[in-house]
Amino acid sequence: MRSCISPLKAMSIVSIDGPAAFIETNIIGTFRMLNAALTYWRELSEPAKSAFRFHHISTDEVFGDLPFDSGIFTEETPYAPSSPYSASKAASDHLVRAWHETYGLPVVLSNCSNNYGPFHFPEKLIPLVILNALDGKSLPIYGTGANVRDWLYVEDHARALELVVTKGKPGESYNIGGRAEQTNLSVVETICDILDKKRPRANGGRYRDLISFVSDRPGHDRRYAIDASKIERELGWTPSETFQSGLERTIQWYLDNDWWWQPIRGERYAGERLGSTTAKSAV
Ligand SMILES: Cc1cn([C@H]2C[C@H](O)[C@@H](COP(=O)(O)OP(=O)(O)O[C@H]3O[C@H](C)C(=O)[C@H](O)[C@H]3O)O2)c(=O)[nH]c1=O
Repeated sequence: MRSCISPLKAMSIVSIDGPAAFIETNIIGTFRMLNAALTYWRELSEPAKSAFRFHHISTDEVFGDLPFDSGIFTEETPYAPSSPYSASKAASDHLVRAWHETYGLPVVLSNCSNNYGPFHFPEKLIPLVILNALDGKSLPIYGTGANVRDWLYVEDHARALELVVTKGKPGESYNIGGRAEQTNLSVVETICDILDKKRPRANGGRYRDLISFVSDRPGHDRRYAIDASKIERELGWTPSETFQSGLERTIQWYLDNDWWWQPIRGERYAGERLGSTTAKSAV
């Protein structure tokens, strides 16, 4: 049995408001986790030591901005983070590698693309659009909706994480993505079209009528795209959902589970815009 520590991405919001929180959580937090793991690992028996893994789960945002028409992130792509959030994630990746090189801690890293699926907090694009649509509210698209993200169904990600922690090589990192590049506009339109079939609007209109284009997010990276061939080749992982099938499952889950999201939308977060602060007012 392998013992492991797997700190998941601790903060979900790619906000430009309050970067201090990212520094505290992603950099100082990772430093503390690494120190605690090292102390624990040093006291293990030799067999338990070699079975131990510190699995650091990071993001494709550390690689920065891709042009619309070319390029893909591999494990060798140089880091070029654009936002305070992604810079703090990049710093945490570097710390984890340094604890491996300097102290011998057996670490593995993974960098994933945008996740989606059940229980996704409704500040993120896909659940926000599903729930706003069901409420008849506007569906906000930043800029022109041309930005591209590479979507990964959460259960496919979970299977990949298990493989990385059980079969990944210490010191190595693995890119995980669903081979599902979509413009944001296409994501929102596909959600609308699925909802038109599953839950037609009471007024006879189409959900696409609710789309509204709003001001862009500052420093909004144009495109992310993951080359997942290393994890496919070395660990035998492939995504089992296409974007269409994963989205159908996700939408059905939100339709069937209002007990989960109703209290969140009613009491904690009603869908207001986050992270639109200008860079000057952020710190
Ligand atoms: C909430 C919202 C988002 N968007 C755009 C912004 C992005 O281009 C895309 C996805 O945004 P979302 O906020 O869902 O996720 P990201 O900002 O890309 O960040 C997520 O994926 C990465 C990999 C992580 O590393 C983050 O931890 C994770 O939260 O839709 C809109 O156009 N309108 C909206 O109302």
